[in-house]
Amino acid sequence: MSGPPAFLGADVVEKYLGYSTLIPSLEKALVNYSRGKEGGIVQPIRTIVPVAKYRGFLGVMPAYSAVDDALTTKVVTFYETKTSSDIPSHQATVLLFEPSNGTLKAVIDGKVITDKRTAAVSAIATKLLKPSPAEVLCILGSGAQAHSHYEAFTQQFSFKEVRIWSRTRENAEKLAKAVEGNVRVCSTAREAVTDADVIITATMSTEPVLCGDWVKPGAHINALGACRPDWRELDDDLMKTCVLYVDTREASQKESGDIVQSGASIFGEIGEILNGTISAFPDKTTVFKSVGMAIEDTVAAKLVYDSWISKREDKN
Ligand SMILES: NC(=O)C1=CN([C@@H]2O[C@H](COP(=O)(O)OP(=O)(O)OC[C@H]3O[C@@H](n4cnc5c(N)ncnc54)[C@H](O)[C@@H]3O)[C@@H](O)[C@H]2O)C=CC1
Ligand SMILES: O=C(O)C1=NCCCC1
Repeated sequence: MSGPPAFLGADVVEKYLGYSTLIPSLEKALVNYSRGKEGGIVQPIRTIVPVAKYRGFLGVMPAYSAVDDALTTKVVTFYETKTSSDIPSHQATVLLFEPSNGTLKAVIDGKVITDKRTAAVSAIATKLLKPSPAEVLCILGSGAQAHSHYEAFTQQFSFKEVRIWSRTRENAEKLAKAVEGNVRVCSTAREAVTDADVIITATMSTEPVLCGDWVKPGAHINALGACRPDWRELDDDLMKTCVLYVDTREASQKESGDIVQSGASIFGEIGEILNGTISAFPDKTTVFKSVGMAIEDTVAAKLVYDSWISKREDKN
């Protein structure tokens, strides 16, 4: 008989999930995903249950990777309006199973996993698509994803200037203070974006916050919000003039309001650049539109669990 599942909280995930191991593992998973059946990844489009009364959603995100021999499902909730500043808009739990017999091995905090793996995937896209030189980073939004993206991007790249804009200036100032970095808080999104080389849109907006005519030609944009078909972050002009990359063609065509409503054509998946089947165009204006993939949670959860187990065994 196996014992009860382990419970790994946010502190354990923080301790064991670093970008230096997460990024290469996610690169492999993106390649395998974009290889289709041959890549050994099973990842159905997530199920989303609207909780309309409270403007919330519950998502169920299962995935299996044969190469990693890892089986998980994430259950994530996200709410448009926060009821309290203590409760994050996004909360998640990842269940990690033993693939050979279906036993539940661990219940793992999924909030930190979601924040870090999303930022790590944006960093992977940015490495491939950013212009050279890339000196100015701009972040629109000041929530959890803005924070994790700041951390990942300042670790992975050396920008000369970082700008943050948020709808509520006070929140942008709070983020700037929390990260203790050299950050310029901007009063408007347009001011923040002007002449930026890399732009991150990390908002819960349902209307465009970024317009094509503000963007420097050749800039790279990571757009990670607007994961509902009726939500937007980018305007039609930007969507239709950029070279558009996605994490998953299948889900983004269904879930991304920026894609569904603009009718923009997808050039390809990030995993296809990594596996050499399509080109990266760092000299052109590029958008990486992510909606988030269950397999990213699988890979991250396995990394956390394996490190936690091996440290525990060292102690015994
Ligand atoms: N692509 C992916 O893999 C993932 C995407 N997301 C998405 O990323 C976005 C950010 O998520 P979190 O940082 O966790 O949320 P959060 O609630 O911590 O932060 C949201 C930010 O958006 C801003 N905001 C809200 N409404 C706005 C509006 N109308 N205009 C401008 N700014 C507005 C808030 O002021 C805040 O700065 C969300 O849309 C979320 O669903 C989240 C997880 C994974
Ligand atoms: O990938 C995820 O996890 C999420 N993506 C979009 C919004 C909710 C969480």
